[in-house]
Amino acid sequence: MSIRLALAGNPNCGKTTMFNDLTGATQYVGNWPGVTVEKKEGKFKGDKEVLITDLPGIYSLSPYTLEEVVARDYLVNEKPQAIMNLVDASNIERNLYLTTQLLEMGIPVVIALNMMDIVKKRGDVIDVKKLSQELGVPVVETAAIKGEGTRELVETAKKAAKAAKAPAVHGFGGSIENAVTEIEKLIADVTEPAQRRWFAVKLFERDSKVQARFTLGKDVQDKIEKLITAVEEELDDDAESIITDARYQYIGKLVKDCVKKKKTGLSTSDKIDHIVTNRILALPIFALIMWLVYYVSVSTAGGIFTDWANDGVFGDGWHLFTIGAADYEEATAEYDDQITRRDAWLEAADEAGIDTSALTEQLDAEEPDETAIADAAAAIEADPAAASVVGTAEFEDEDSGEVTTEDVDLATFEETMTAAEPDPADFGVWVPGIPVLLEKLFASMGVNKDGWVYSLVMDGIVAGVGAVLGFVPQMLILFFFLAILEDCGYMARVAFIMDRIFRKFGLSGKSFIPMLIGSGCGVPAVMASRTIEQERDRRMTIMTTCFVPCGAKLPIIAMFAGAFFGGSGTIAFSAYVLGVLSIIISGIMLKKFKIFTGDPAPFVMELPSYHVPTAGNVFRSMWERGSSFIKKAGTVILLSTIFMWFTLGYGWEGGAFCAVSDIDNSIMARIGSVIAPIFTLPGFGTWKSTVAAISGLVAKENVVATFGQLYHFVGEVAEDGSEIWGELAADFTQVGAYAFMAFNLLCAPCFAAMGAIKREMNNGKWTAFAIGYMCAYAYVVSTIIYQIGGLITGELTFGVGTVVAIAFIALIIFLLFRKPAKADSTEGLRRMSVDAN
Ligand SMILES: Nc1nc2c(ncn2[C@@H]2O[C@H](COP(=O)(O)OP(=O)(O)OP(=O)(O)O)[C@@H](O)[C@H]2O)c(=O)[nH]1
Ligand SMILES: [Mg+2]
Repeated sequence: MSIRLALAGNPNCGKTTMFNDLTGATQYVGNWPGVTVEKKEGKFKGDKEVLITDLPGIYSLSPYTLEEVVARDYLVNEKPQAIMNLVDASNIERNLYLTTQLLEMGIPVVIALNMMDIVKKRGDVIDVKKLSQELGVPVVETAAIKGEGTRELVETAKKAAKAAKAPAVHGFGGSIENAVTEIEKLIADVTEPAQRRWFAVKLFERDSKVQARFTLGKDVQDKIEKLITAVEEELDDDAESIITDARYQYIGKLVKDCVKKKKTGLSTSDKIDHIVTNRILALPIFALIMWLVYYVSVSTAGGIFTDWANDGVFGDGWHLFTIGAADYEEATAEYDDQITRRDAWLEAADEAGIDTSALTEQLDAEEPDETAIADAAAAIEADPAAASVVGTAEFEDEDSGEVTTEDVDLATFEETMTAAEPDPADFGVWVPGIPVLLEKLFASMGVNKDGWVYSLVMDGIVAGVGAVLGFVPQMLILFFFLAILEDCGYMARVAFIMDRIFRKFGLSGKSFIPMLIGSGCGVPAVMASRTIEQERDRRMTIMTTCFVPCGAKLPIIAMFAGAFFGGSGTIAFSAYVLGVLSIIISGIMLKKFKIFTGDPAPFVMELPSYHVPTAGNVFRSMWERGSSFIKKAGTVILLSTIFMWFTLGYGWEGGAFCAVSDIDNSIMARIGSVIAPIFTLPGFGTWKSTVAAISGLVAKENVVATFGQLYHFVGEVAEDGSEIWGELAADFTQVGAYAFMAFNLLCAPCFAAMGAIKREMNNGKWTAFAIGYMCAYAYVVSTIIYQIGGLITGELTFGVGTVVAIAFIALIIFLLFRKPAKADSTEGLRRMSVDAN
């Protein structure tokens, strides 16, 4: 017989850390409340018969948020055999509030005093024996992060489960206790003895979900109501607060008896918070940190790795551990100088009336003929006029920009003709790139270079999936930094800082948590909106969260930053700012509509204490996010690239369906051309960019993959990433590129995220509205960027587009500043009857 144990406790007390330790799972752990929003089940490593469920963190068993409902429904309906109640011992008073409720549920409880490492470090002392005696349940000291006491906890819980003895109920005393006992009697017929106490207390609190659970007769209902009102009148408070007070009084006494706190001044955590949550400095500090993160991940370290991945692994090849790279570079520079001298002399010779065309033609040829070159050169050298020709070669110093000139005579020219282009493979340890290896493999297998197999692999898969995988290093670095910021506790502060700003336009700082998760992936981000109590704020958060660039959008940003802005980290950072600004602007605009008006709920997120991020957590989080990206590359993106390869490579030419020689005749080109005109205003009305943007709906990485394929088809030789960037740069201007990037970042997210939106909205109309809003907003913003930006840079002249852009700006300003609609009474204030499924 298997034993089912549940992990319950306050948010951020370490339940998931414990769960991972016990089951070997790799569930997401973050240092802020509200990480887990759905229950997760796993088998205990030490005993496969023990099933452990990780529940979302909750402060109480009231029915106001989705997590509370998820956790509570599980405990009431599925009745685990024992509850392992994790208590953050460093914050024991508040954590015990939930404990007092759990003890009433009629399920055996074992308390785990977690975070004991922090308590000990602080010098506080908790009398565990006494606590256990007063509460009437076993208490185990643990430090989940170090795996201390966790096994003992399970063993104790197993014993408690086998004994199946409900904890002794602690009385509220006085008239409250009398009323609750009376209610217990009234519902004796419809409840099991074990759960009776809990239901009675909930009915006393007028919990609507519990009320709805029973079909009590009118007279019973009246009797209960009478009991409640009597107590309310006596104590001059509402029933719910009466119970809360009673619980805290009990806890106050308990803590006085069992906990000895060491008196200390400001803790380090408080001192840091003084600075990072400072009214004036908080935002600049946050902006600086995020800029640094993007700068390092996209420009410097990330850039180096991405160049390596794009040009090396998915290009010609690379020098292992950069051995020989410097020598190769030197040799290449020398070779380039020789070419400059050669061309300078040839130019002078041409001016002197010597026919150099035969040679230059050969030198520029796609596949130059060695002997033809030698013959042509010999012919030129034999010309009597050649001896007196002197060319002038110009060299620019890369660092100083200083230009030096050098005379080139016939002898030097002859020398340049013998110079051979250095082969990187001759220097150090050369590792050929994947395309080169595949080419060799195909050659050895005798695969036809013009056949479809070769084309599918090289033009389709390598060009598409390779273009995406090239960005993995950058993403891993970004995820690494984000994981550190999350785990140390800083991100929870940012939610607090953001609350001050968000409140001004009607959202609470709670909406920041989904945004934060959204920087990794939109799917969990949309799900994280569950921590928001108010339905309208929750909907608004779902609608705007995907504006934050998720990991999959990073390659798009990195590609455009690389191709158009010299790999600028500032551009990458600006994409992040654009996302946050869009949330703020949308917040203000939407709040003016009747369905969204009203004040946000007060922000009551507790700030976790800072701690040094654990390597395990950081790397797990980095790997979890990164690997899902790699998995996607191997599945969805692979399939899409194959689809794209087919629709780009085949079409109608000369009246027949065949493999096309001109990509403009492909199936995709035809489809794209039909849709493309829509995107003329935002400046990317070509079928290629249209197709790329649409392919992003499947997965955002596809935008890059599709560009990889589109431009790969154009060239004849295998091209590396940066050559694609060159081609790309020829097709867009900087302004156009930025507008296109903005559109892709802001428009409807990928299918997976759209699915999450549909699940969380649980309503077709709202889903359509959310996705429609994102697309419309993206279109408006990219049009403004392109039209107005183009006007400023002089690319565009004043025309219809400008007028439309100005109209768009006027519309946004109107929506931002118009008078808000009046709120509908209290409708939507609290999500009392949410359905957790
Ligand atoms: N010092 C210390 N930190 C811990 C301990 N257990 C967990 N943590 C840290 O506390 C933070 C929260 O851990 P989680 O496991 O995500 O907490 P949770 O209870 O699942 O949180 P929610 O899912 O939000 O309810 C993480 O940063 C952990 O590394 C512990 O015993 N000692
Ligand atoms: Mg958790």
